[in-house]
Amino acid sequence: MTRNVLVIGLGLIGGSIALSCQKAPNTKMFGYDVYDKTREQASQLNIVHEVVEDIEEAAKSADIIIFGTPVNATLDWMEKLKSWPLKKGVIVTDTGSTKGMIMEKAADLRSQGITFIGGHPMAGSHKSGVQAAKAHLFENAYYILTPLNNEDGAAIEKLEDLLKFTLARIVKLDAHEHDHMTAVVSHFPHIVAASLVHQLNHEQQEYPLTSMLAAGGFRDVTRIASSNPLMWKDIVLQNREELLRQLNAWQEEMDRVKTLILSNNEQSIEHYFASAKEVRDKLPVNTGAFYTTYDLYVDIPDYPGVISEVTGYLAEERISITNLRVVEAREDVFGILVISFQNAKDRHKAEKCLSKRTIFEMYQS
Ligand SMILES: NC(=O)c1ccc[n+]([C@@H]2O[C@H](COP(=O)([O-])OP(=O)(O)OC[C@H]3O[C@@H](n4cnc5c(N)ncnc54)[C@H](O)[C@@H]3O)[C@@H](O)[C@H]2O)c1
Ligand SMILES: O=C(O)C(=O)C[C@]1(C(=O)O)C=C[C@@H](O)C=C1
Repeated sequence: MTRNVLVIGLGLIGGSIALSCQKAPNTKMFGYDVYDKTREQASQLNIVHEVVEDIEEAAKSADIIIFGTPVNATLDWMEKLKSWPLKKGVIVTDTGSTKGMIMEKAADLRSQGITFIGGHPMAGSHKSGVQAAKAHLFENAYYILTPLNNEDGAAIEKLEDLLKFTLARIVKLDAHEHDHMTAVVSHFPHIVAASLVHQLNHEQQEYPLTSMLAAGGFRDVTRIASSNPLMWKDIVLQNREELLRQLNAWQEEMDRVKTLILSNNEQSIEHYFASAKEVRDKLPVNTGAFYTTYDLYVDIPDYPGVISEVTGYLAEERISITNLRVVEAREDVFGILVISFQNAKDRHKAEKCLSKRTIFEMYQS
């Protein structure tokens, strides 16, 4: 029997889930987006097997419904679902970055006989929209599920049986714990990144050259400030309490830093950076925890053709790369070439290959 899956919201996340789940056997992926243009593009890019115009009609025959919408739009759709004639046993899930308010609404749906299991893939990008969707976006990333208490185990298994095609690692969490932890490692950092960019912008009024000096450090730390503002507006509104707590903790931390600087104490200042470095260096990078790429940093000199030389060596040894970028690019000097691989094995092979054939320094993040 065919499993019908309807994805509502065909942007970066909904589109990526739809692409990866197209690989599931006996599964027909349907997709809907509120924008005509996105539906058209989704159709051209074969994001789903069939793009639908009438969402309520498509929902009628769906076995699984997945929301890939911004979190406030998801709440609106969840309210509408209550009055739709859905298939018995349908499983509804979402992909939203917040879970508390969505799971409160899920309890409401449960009282109407609708099973809603919260979901949140912990991988993404500052890019948005259907054109940024990729089938392998979630490979090795954690994919959090937040079922309600006493959720039917068979329903969770049915959902996992589909989501396994994302190649993510599924873990279950309580919705409030989820919102606390993601505030720390995802939501609050987005606020810090945006605020640093605002700070630069204010400085620019008086020192217009400042932005030209923004090299690798500033770019690395503020990349996520280029994320979708509408999506982050919704996240902030839904995770307000946790964010206010993080903001207070940050203000206390900044007070500690201020005291440290005022102290002029060399040892304490060095210790501040050293202890942060120790914690940062021990983060479980590339074991699936919040990271999905395997990056190799190659310190390349500036001569014509150097990038094709490096990629040529990798191609000769049939090592495939998933992404390529140069960071710390300055006007007259080349920076660090960052090559991304699909897995640790490929990165290791690449490092071996390049250390044999070049004298370029290499390191992993
Ligand atoms: N971007 C990330 O890194 C990331 C990672 C994990 C989870 N998420 C979550 O995934 C969800 C989608 O984010 P995204 O990055 O794919 O955003 P996106 O902007 O790329 O995609 C959202 C899509 O939803 C559509 N949409 C908006 N309102 C709609 C509505 N009312 N009905 C139907 N479609 C609607 C938009 O047209 C767009 O195509 C959000 O809830 C976000 O919190 C994002
Ligand atoms: O990589 C990025 O650009 C992201 O911001 C992805 C990111 C994050 O790591 O904070 C953003 C929101 C999510 O809900 C999950 C992942």
